Amino acid sequence: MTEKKFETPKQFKQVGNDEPARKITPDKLTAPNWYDWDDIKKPTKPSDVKISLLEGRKWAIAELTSVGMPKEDAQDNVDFLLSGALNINYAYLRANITRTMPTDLATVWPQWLAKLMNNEPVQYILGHAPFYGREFMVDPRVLIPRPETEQLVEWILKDLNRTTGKPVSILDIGTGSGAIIETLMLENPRVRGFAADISSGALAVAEMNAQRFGLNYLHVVKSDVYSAVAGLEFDIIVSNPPYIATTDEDEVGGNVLEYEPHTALFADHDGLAIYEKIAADLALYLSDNGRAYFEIGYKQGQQVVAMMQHALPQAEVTLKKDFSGLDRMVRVVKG
Ligand SMILES: C[S@@+](CC[C@H](N)C(=O)[O-])C[C@H]1O[C@@H](n2cnc3c(N)ncnc32)[C@H](O)[C@@H]1O
Repeated sequence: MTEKKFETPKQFKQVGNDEPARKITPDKLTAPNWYDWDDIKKPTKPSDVKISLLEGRKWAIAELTSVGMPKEDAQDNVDFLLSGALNINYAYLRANITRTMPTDLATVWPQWLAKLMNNEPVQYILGHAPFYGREFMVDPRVLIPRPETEQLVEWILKDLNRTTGKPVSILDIGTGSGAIIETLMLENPRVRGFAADISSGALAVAEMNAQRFGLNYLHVVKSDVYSAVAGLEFDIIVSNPPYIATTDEDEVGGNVLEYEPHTALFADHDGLAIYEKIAADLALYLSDNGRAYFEIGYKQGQQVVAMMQHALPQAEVTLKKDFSGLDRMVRVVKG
């Protein structure tokens, strides 16, 4: 695994307990004396303001706490934004905090700050999110890849490294940004990847990421589960499908619900609908001795295990916990 550029992102933080007034625009910010307000209203005009990273950070934290964000969350979000924009890690940011903010960042800083105050996820503001040591482009057409999913990738890679030799075909159902399949291809050159998603918007993002990483040979297909891969067999099928029950909407943090695509979050039948569809034809699409890996909701372990065991009675089905000790992954080894 390549070195992580960023520390664990502080994702999906709620802005305080009280919802801030919606749609804060930059001109609602408290005017710091170093900004020309005409610059702020015209974000495309390069700012000639000279502001240090420290001043920009302090201002942002003060604004965020003024709308009810706990100070620690404000610091985390601002540091994530600064280090992500400058492509440096937190330690380097701290060591260089008194330096002048680059002009292009100073130009957009008030706009970004307003977006943060509107509870927009930092990864969408930046346009990229870290996953397994690389930056994946993200926008509201795709789910922001989560650290739990890195653990699923880790599990697949460990198993792959125990086998040698021939190419391995992998189908990623519900690829989103492409984070899972593209990481597998980048980490193991034997992987031949198929990225499937029902959302054209998500596929466009997966394709952009594939191009950035030079993965010209990734097959990107618009597919309702298996619909576009009929007749093919795969050595590995992996999926992190939408798994939140529509009735559990209340459990989802505010900015997730507001900003992330609902096709990536919610599924019928208590959140199990896509696992059911995958399980129904798993025997058909998985090659002999093939394996399937799923990310699951923490309450779905027993149900998904039973479903997969029913679909493939000879298979060895394993449930695994995430770093928080919650049921999070299922592996099916076809017998
Ligand atoms: C939870 S997101 C996972 C995204 C990415 N794989 C990741 O782990 O970050 C689920 C994805 O499944 C896609 N999806 C939802 N229903 C689908 C279906 N019936 N067939 C294929 N993809 C589907 C959504 O568009 C979304 O991109």
